[in-house]
Amino acid sequence: MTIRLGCIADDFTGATDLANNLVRAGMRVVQLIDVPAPGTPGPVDADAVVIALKSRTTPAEEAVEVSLRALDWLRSVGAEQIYFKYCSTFDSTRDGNIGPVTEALMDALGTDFTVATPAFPDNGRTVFKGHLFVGDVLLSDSGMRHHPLTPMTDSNLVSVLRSQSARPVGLIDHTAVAAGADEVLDRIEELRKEGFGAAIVDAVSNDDLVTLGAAVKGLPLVTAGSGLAIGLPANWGFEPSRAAAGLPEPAGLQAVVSGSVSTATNGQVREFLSTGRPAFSVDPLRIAAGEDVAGEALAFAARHLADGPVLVYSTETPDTVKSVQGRLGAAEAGELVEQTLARVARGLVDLGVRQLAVAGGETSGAVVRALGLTGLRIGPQIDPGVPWCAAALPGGDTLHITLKSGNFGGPGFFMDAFARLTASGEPA
Ligand SMILES: Nc1ncnc2c1ncn2[C@@H]1O[C@H](COP(=O)(O)OP(=O)(O)OP(=O)(O)O)[C@@H](O)[C@H]1O
Ligand SMILES: O=C(O)[C@@H](O)C(=O)CO
Repeated sequence: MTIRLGCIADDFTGATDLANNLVRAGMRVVQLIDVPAPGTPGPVDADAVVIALKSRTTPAEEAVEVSLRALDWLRSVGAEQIYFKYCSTFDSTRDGNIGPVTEALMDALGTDFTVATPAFPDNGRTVFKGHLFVGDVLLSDSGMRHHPLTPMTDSNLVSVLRSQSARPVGLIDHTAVAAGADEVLDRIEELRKEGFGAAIVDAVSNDDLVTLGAAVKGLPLVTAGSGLAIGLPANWGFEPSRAAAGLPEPAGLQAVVSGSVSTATNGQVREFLSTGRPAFSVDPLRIAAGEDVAGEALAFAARHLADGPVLVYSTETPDTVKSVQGRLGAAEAGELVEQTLARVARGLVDLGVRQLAVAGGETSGAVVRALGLTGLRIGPQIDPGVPWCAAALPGGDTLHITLKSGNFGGPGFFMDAFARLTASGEPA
């Protein structure tokens, strides 16, 4: 078995998003949680491996270190091309981590040029003249300007990536992309000769991503959101297929854990609450005061789980989150909530939950680690970028789990997700 594509994703929801697009484009994909120990053999039945990291918001040196370890392992199992996956909203801290990780991977691979595009048109992320749009508005006018850990206030990705990189960053604009893969290749050669190390690439449609996919066939490293995954598998002759999306029959109780504070998740939580279904709100200030909020959430869930999905959420509007951060500190509040929700998720599984929806990338990282999951099998798509997955719990049971990126999914996502799992034999 040859591993064609080795992928390094900077968060857990992003990893399933990428794996989902690769599966839909015909590859067999294995998603691993964290970096396997050196010497661990590669999976036998996979064309692509996605390593899920939690490196988006860590200090840049830590993100670089873990990404290089992931690269070493992927190369040790023979990956032919490396894909560094970041967020479709280019989520960055002040120090990176997209630029530093990209440059470290380039150095390790001995390559002098790569591309960068977070475009994911199926989810409304488009890049034009180097500017990122989220739906109809610029990134800096979207809900991302209020993000608790990675607020994005500059839509010009060339300048964002320049501020994080030692190498010059250029642009391959839509005129080149619209002219086809050969024109993009010419532009890459031009930029390379002029001493650029990377280029933001415009893409406003899936066709643009297919063009870009063909053009970057020979690059050792590509960097992107999940959108570019639409265009890469064809380079090895893969064709879109649904064959890889089968999962075991779902069983057990259903629950949702939401630590995302994104605009879309706020709408989804409101929608869930409007159905009158049981929901428990996690208050960071009470956790900070030493109250056993996780214990209360689990006692609440234990009373209601038999009647259908229960929601445990810390999701709040930007103003409320800001005020909590003002009192506890942003990183401290985030960590407290993540650890509490991770404990809740573990307790829910102990109560018999075997179908779990988790909202938020950082939250998903904390939950998946707390549950001791080591790998995910990718199943049917619920909404663009969000598949159901199956994982083996340490005791051997199967857990169906979906990791929803903050801004993905329709308003009824939480209820739709369980319906979709039940009907998973049908086309997505
Ligand atoms: N009520 C709250 N007050 C302060 N911080 C919170 C609150 N609820 C959640 N958080 C923290 O905010 C962060 C949200 O990040 P997370 O990645 O989980 O969601 P997201 O950013 O909406 O999703 P994604 O990264 O997938 O777009 C987490 O660190 C979480 O613990
Ligand atoms: O690309 C995206 O938007 C998502 O996969 C993600 O990374 C959100 O955390």
